[in-house]
Amino acid sequence: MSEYLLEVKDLCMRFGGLLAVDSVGFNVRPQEVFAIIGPNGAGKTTVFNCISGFYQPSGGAVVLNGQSIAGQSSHQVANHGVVRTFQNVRLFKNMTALENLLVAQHSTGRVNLLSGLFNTPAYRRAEEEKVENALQWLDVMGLRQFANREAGNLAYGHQRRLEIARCMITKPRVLMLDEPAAGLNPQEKKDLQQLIDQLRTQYGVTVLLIEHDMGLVMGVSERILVMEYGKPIAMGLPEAIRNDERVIKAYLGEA
Ligand SMILES: Nc1ncnc2c1ncn2[C@@H]1O[C@H](COP(=O)(O)OP(=O)(O)OP(=O)(O)O)[C@@H](O)[C@H]1O
Repeated sequence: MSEYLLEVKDLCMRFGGLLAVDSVGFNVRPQEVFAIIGPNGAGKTTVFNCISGFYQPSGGAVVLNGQSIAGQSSHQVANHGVVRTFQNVRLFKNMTALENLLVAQHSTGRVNLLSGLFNTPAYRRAEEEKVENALQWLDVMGLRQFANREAGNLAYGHQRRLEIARCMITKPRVLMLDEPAAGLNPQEKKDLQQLIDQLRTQYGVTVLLIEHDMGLVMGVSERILVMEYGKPIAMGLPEAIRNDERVIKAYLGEA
């Protein structure tokens, strides 16, 4: 058995004449925080879309715990425990924070439709557990006081945390965060860094991160992959990436 939870091999994604992802490969260990960085348009989100089943890759393999998941639907991939957030928050804005977390658990129940129709004790217990679970996650995120507020009326930083809670409540193995610090203030970014650490250590989740905020990336990641024009140009520890000439050139452009 491989020491890696997630293996991405030779991944390619073509849009007409554009090779948006060109032979990208990396492996992620259990409970690792692995970041993908690179200039705008480098292909980072496309890699996420290929892993999470939103795109069918043009080539390559995505292997989770020894099992191929490339080409599966986003729903199937999520059922394997690979879940994601989006660059633009996607919540049910007219539902409350609590309701968003209840909806997220719809497929995790073991109680069937009939017991729901007859409102059996087992069904009621399962429903109570979902509410408990949701409230616990609101606590973890510091959002308990907003449980009954419509998600669309929460502050932006709170919406981002609620979106992470919505992923975590499904007990994922891999949590993919696409620019989670975008739009956050400095304090919220610090809190986010702590939260990512906590999710990894306390809940054992493996984190795949796309982020432009270098303070957060350097502070939270164990390893970093750098992409430019669809290709991987460097991979390594934060310290090595920070000093890598190709990376500096990719970000600053040639003089
Ligand atoms: N569905 C699509 N159809 C056509 N081209 C696409 C599609 N999705 C992405 N692209 C193109 O692929 C390239 C990589 O885009 P991608 O969004 O993956 O970059 P990124 O590194 O995530 O950028 P950013 O940091 O700005 O989010 C871009 O040139 C983009 O225009």
